[in-house]
Amino acid sequence: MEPSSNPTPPCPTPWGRTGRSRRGPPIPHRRSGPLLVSMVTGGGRAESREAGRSGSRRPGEGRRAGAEENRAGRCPAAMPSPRSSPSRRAAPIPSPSRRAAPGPSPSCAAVALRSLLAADLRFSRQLGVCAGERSAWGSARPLLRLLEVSGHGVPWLAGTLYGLGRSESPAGREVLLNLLFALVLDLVLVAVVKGLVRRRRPTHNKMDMFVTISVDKYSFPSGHATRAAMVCRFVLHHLVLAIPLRVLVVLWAIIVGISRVMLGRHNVTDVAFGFIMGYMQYNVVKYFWLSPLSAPALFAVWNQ
Ligand SMILES: CC(C)=CCC/C(C)=C/CC/C(C)=C/COP(=O)(O)O
Repeated sequence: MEPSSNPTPPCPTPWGRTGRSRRGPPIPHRRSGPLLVSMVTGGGRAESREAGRSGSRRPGEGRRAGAEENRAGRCPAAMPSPRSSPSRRAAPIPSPSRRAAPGPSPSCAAVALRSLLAADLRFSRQLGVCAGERSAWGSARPLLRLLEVSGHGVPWLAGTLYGLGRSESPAGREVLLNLLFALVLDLVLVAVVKGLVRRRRPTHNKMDMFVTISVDKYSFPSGHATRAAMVCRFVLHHLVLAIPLRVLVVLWAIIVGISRVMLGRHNVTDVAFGFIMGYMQYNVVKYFWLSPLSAPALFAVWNQ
């Protein structure tokens, strides 16, 4: 059977370079991570296209976006890349039995996810009205940056530790100790997911955030959204507050989430997933609730 009868789908596909090269046999696409991760990070591809269309790239972004596009899935015939370098193309064609299998054709789920990500990028860019001082609502940026600090890990950790040091009631200490556990758990889980997914922050984001750690160059999920949702649930469960204050706590969490997109820090899906993740993290905290019964040693230390 001749190679021309190979049923490889025409490129590009959602997985990238699975199509035919100009000269050689179909080049199989080797994905470097799980399908979900690969598809979610595909956002970078749509993002770079988006940036190109809007014509508002900053210096150096063109190269970055181009490299992303190249990596993510342009047709090898249309865009030279290390895989389609002359030396690779000139390699002897192996016997039919050793020829690579054709790449997978795009599933409905992949196509739907890609469309969702493209819409997400477009919508998030439109909502990023405070992404810079000269943006449409640039004058509101300092206010939103204040909100950013209100949902940041450092003030929450510092405040909880301070409260623990000052608290004189065993019940108060128990709640604060669990809040500390919740905040640390949140930092760890968000760092793990960010490190796995590695979705870049929107290209219109200005990286001028208050204290970051290395994984904070990635945007999925929003750490502010996870923290806001988790702390909101925590506070509503463990503090006795009047209704207006309870409403205020919920509003704060929602506004912190929305402000992430307005500041250009995140896409909408980063924040939406962050809210869901933070909401569920509270279930973990509840499940592993630390008490003098479940963690006597810990409480012995704090009750001294
Ligand atoms: C003790 C210790 C390791 C503290 C780290 C606190 C810290 C730097 C947290 C990072 C908070 C942050 C910048 C999260 C990113 O939020 P996004 O909403 O931009 O994802």
